[in-house]
Amino acid sequence: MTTAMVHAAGVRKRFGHLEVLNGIDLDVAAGEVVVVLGPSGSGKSTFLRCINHLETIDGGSIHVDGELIGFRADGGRVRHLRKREITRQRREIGMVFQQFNLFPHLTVLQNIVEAPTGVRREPSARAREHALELLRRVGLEDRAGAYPRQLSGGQQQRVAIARALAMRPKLMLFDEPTSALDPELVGEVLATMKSLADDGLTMIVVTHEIGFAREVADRVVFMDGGLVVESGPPSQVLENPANPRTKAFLSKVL
Ligand SMILES: Nc1ncnc2c1ncn2[C@@H]1O[C@H](COP(=O)(O)OP(=O)(O)OP(=O)(O)O)[C@@H](O)[C@H]1O
Repeated sequence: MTTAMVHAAGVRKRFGHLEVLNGIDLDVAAGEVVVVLGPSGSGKSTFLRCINHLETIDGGSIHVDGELIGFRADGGRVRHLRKREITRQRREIGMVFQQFNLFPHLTVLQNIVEAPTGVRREPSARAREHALELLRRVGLEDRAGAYPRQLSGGQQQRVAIARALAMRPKLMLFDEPTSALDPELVGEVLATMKSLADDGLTMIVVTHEIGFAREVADRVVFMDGGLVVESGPPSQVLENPANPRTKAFLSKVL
């Protein structure tokens, strides 16, 4: 039996009295690209943040590559992991946000090597070599010495992707990675993400870019009210949705 890269079962999350995730079940296979669609407030970002342990879940469980995120079994009881353990788990999951989150005082290359050398204690020559390879992969090898302010938004987001990849993650989470970009810069970031998908990276992408979902996703998941209400191949979910809520959402965005 192959282990799913992500196995989410009955995931619940609330903020105060607001129930945001109401029992999310989702499996993502290794190498699979899953695009998550859904109306604003349906819990898409919160779910990604729970996978990466930026939020602690209130119920259910999330396994990444067979490992329970945030908790451990201890004599029949489930206990929270210590901070050091959580940091270790989080290193294996790359996340790219809407905002680029680059250090403005560091060059592109320094931004990329900062985490592997600082957090993972990777030798600097090796981290540098890997960073240059990643810059080639995102098409920015000639901008290694530039500062973030000297780059366009699209270029900065491609650096943010390279920075996440520098930790050699098993899984990449993208939370609306193109929403903050001018429309003419969206395509270059989506093309970079497509090339990562073609390389076999496991990706969960929250986006409103239906074209990306259609062309690149192996599966489209539709969330509403903190639940997965529909999941299937893009051709089925986008062209012939079974659930009326998916249908209503798509009729507004397509
Ligand atoms: N830290 C928080 N504290 C309180 N409420 C929160 C917090 N984070 C999210 N929420 C609320 O949880 C709900 C779901 O938010 P979330 O960002 O996960 O939705 P989303 O589907 O990603 O929406 P969007 O497409 O607008 O980004 C919203 O009502 C939001 O206001």
